[in-house]
Amino acid sequence: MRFLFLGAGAIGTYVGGSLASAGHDVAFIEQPLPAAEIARHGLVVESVSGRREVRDVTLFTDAREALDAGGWDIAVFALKSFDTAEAVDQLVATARPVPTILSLQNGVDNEPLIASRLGADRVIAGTVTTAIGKPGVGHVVEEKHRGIGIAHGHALSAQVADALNDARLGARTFPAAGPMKWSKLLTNLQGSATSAILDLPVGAIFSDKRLLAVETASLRECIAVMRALGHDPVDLPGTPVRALAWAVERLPQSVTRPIFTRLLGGSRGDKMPSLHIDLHAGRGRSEVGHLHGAVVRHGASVGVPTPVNAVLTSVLEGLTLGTEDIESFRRRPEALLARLP
Ligand SMILES: NC(=O)C1=CN([C@@H]2O[C@H](COP(=O)(O)OP(=O)(O)OC[C@H]3O[C@@H](n4cnc5c(N)ncnc54)[C@H](OP(=O)(O)O)[C@@H]3O)[C@@H](O)[C@H]2O)C=CC1
Ligand SMILES: CC(C)(CO)C(=O)C(=O)O
Repeated sequence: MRFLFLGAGAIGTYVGGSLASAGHDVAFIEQPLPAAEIARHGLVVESVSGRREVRDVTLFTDAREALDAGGWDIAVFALKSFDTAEAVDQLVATARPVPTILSLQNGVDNEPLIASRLGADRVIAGTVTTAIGKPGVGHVVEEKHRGIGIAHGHALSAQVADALNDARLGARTFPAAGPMKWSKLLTNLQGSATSAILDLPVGAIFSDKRLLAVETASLRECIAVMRALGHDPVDLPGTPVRALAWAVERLPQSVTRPIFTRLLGGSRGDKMPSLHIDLHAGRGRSEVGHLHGAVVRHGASVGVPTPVNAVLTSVLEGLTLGTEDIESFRRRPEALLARLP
């Protein structure tokens, strides 16, 4: 198959590099500097399949040039959710036919946004549960191998999953996008905003009773919202989401604390949550509004209160924009607890 990736970051390099080394035709649209570096040095993918150097990829820095090259079966959104709207605008502005889009992004609102601009039959929902670290431009390390979910409902869904499996990426298909994407969202919330706000590793969050209570409340809000929307949790590749939801909803924290500390503390391998990486790299942008913030927005639409996710979203957005002071929260759980209901 011919894949055009938007973004050669962690996910783009990992999935695109793996597909290229399995013999698929892969190109990327990226910013000029990383594109030039990748064109010079190629991609390096370190995974359970070993270390692969991949040179046989094409780099574009402009959407029109990429679409003029033509013949793409799939365009893959491998960018942060805060870049989705602009990326769709760039594709539409070329006035060229846009291929079907596969979103591998976290968050639950990317596919609806893409569908609203291009049509529901132009988008495939995907989700990556493997954790990928990016030590350098075009260089990725698989921190925890799990797999990729692809939703049925598009004529190309099965073919895309087969291609990902050719590349040993552990793809599985799912009957519906909603439960798959919301189940991934639930796993993304774990220790994510709290770790970023407090500059603490996830293990330290789960071993602190007070912070475990915050995590439990945040996850319970998400489960209540997804159930109100009609999405029951489903297990994802390498990720027992139903057991997680059951434990969060039913078990007392004295029981969940040792389990969560052991299992969730290391669920991203050595990788810190993306919300932590983006805040502390000073990126000035955060996906929190698309993760915890999505729980709040969808909660409002179905009448489910989400006060904990609302505070986590607003504090982390404030830290990202510089309207909150990072030092006043760094390793100070009591500062965050004082803001929470
Ligand atoms: N890393 C991981 O382990 C996992 C990540 N995800 C999700 O996958 C998505 C991508 O994450 P990740 O790969 O880590 O992010 P990265 O920041 O590593 O990569 C995104 C890349 O896309 C580039 N980009 C931004 N806008 C455009 C555009 N319009 N056209 C082409 N390229 C563009 C960015 O450039 P610039 O930096 O210059 O903006 C950046 O290089 C996110 O939604 C994330 O939550 C899901 C599962 C696991
Ligand atoms: C690593 C993983 C799969 C865990 O939620 C992830 O989605 C991320 O860090 O963005």
